Amino acid sequence: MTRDGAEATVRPVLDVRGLSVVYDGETPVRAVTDVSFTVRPGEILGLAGESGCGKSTILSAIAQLNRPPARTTAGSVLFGAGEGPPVDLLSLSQRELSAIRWEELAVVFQSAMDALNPVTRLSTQFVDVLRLHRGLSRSAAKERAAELLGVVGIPASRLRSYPHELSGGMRQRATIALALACDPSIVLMDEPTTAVDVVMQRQILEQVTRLRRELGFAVVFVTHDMSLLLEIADRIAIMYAGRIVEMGAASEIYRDPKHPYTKGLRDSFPPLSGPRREIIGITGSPPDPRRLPSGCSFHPRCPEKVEACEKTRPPLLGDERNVACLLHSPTSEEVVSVER
Ligand SMILES: Nc1ncnc2c1ncn2[C@@H]1O[C@H](COP(=O)(O)OP(=O)(O)OP(=O)(O)O)[C@@H](O)[C@H]1O
Repeated sequence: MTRDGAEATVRPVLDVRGLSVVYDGETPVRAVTDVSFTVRPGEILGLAGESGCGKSTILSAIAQLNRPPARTTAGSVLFGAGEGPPVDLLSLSQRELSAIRWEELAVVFQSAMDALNPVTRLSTQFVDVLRLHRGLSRSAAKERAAELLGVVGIPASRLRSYPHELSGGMRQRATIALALACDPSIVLMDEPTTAVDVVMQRQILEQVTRLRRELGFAVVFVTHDMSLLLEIADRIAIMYAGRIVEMGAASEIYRDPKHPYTKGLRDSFPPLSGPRREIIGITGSPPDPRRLPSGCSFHPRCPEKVEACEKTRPPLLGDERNVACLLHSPTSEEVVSVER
């Protein structure tokens, strides 16, 4: 197949380029800086990193759900699920976006209660979405709602329940079912399993991966828990202080992490399965995004730093596997010339 042909068949459903977001204030918070990644149809991309590294801010910026003081200062978010040319989500009005949000791009928040209306029965919430966005009749919408709940293992009798009458795990699964109601091309998931216990977490993740296989949607999955991502993600992007520092196939990132931060993060979590490993972790804490260190932001905590790390910020280099670390750049002179 020609290069063009190959590219045509794997056109990304999401192509984030140079995205930067600040939280305005006396000293602006540079929450996300120059972040680029693509998500292919049906792929699960995991975003991992410690608390505060900018994972949630990226998802809100993609879905245009961030509100002041958050401000997207640069970049584009090309969304290309349909036949026509991709659209830049950042250039759309809120009205244009709200149609896309349900029908093409769905969001599952950290807390299920944010997405479900606490004073409305599940059936009403599903029926409203299906009637508005899919044009179904009331009875067809009810039937589809029962099917959708069945898909995530919730009996149809629960349609009559209010959200607070469900367990945490059931609420979270109902939220996922609601997100899938309009058969979106991509689902943005922000720590969808933090509020549930480990057994339920595993069940929910199994359902997400199974549904992805059956329905073919792509997922951007945000979590600080790298061992969890290794179980479900095809590719992983590791974030530190608002930037992606390493990105590649999940299995490669786990087997052979290149960036010292990725190594530390991997060794901070026990594997969900497989042999037990000593948990080593990373000393210190992430920097204040109002006052980022010079050079590589990770250098004050890096066990492998060299002198140049304090002065030169390494760009994210590579093709299938990307790393932003001087130790993995050709030479520091070349790094400087790439940055210009
Ligand atoms: N409304 C806000 N005003 C000012 N700064 C904010 C605001 N919301 C988030 N931030 C800052 O932006 C940075 C990125 O936050 P974000 O929530 O995106 O990180 P995260 O990686 O998703 O963290 P967590 O895992 O804790 O959710 C953090 O330093 C955070 O303190």
